[in-house]
Amino acid sequence: MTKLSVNINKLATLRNSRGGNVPNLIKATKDIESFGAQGITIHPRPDERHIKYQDARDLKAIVTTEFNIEGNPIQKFIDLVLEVKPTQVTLVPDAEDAITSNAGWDTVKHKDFLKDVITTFNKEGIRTSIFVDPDIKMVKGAAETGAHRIELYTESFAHQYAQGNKSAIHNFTKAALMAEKVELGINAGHDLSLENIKFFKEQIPNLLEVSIGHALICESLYLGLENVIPMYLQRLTL
Ligand SMILES: CC(=O)[C@@H](O)[C@H](O)COP(=O)(O)O
Ligand SMILES: NCC(=O)COP(=O)(O)O
Repeated sequence: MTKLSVNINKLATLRNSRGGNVPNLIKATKDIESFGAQGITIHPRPDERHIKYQDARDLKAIVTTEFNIEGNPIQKFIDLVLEVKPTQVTLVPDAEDAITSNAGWDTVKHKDFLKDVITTFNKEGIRTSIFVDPDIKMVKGAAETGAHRIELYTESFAHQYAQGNKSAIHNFTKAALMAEKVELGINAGHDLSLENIKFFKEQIPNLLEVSIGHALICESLYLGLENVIPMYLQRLTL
């Protein structure tokens, strides 16, 4: 079964644009779960331009599905995750000035650092995942850090698929097979959408979770969250 974790960063971006509490993230999260989402993802960034650190604390009290916190493990982020104790933490190597995530970890170069951080979270019983490009070397490196899962960075697949190039999936399939071999669970995310999710799911064995935000919220402007979430669930059920 592949779980759908809804990334609510975009709702926080909308809220912050007026400085008040509309839309209300707590209500929206409860609604998203009631529409069928099996997880909630947030990606607090150091400038708190969308999800604020306090949102993570407030959400922990009400999320009843899987709570996934993504981010670059700077000390402030590590402290937040240890305080909130989500179901899962996903380590993402974002530069501070990046508009959005734009690369996976070099798990070979940063192996010692990742191992330290992963050990800290594993000791607290928090499931750990490392954001990686679909590269066999990076998947093997992730396994050596002691992480439970990888999250495949799907931007290249989504971009190529939109151009009609389905062969972009091949590196992902190879990476997923390697992950299975080294006993890593497989998550995926970035630019997944109603258009591309079915094909991705069909081609990736043992996909445990997808985290989807940008496209899902944009699609919901036309179709409504209560319709879009079941549409994803249907595409994720083969
Ligand atoms: C790791 C990843 O791909 C997502 O978390 C994505 O980066 C969302 O972050 P933004 O909402 O800041 O674009
Ligand atoms: N980990 C990916 C994620 O949470 C959502 O990415 P996107 O759908 O906003 O591109």
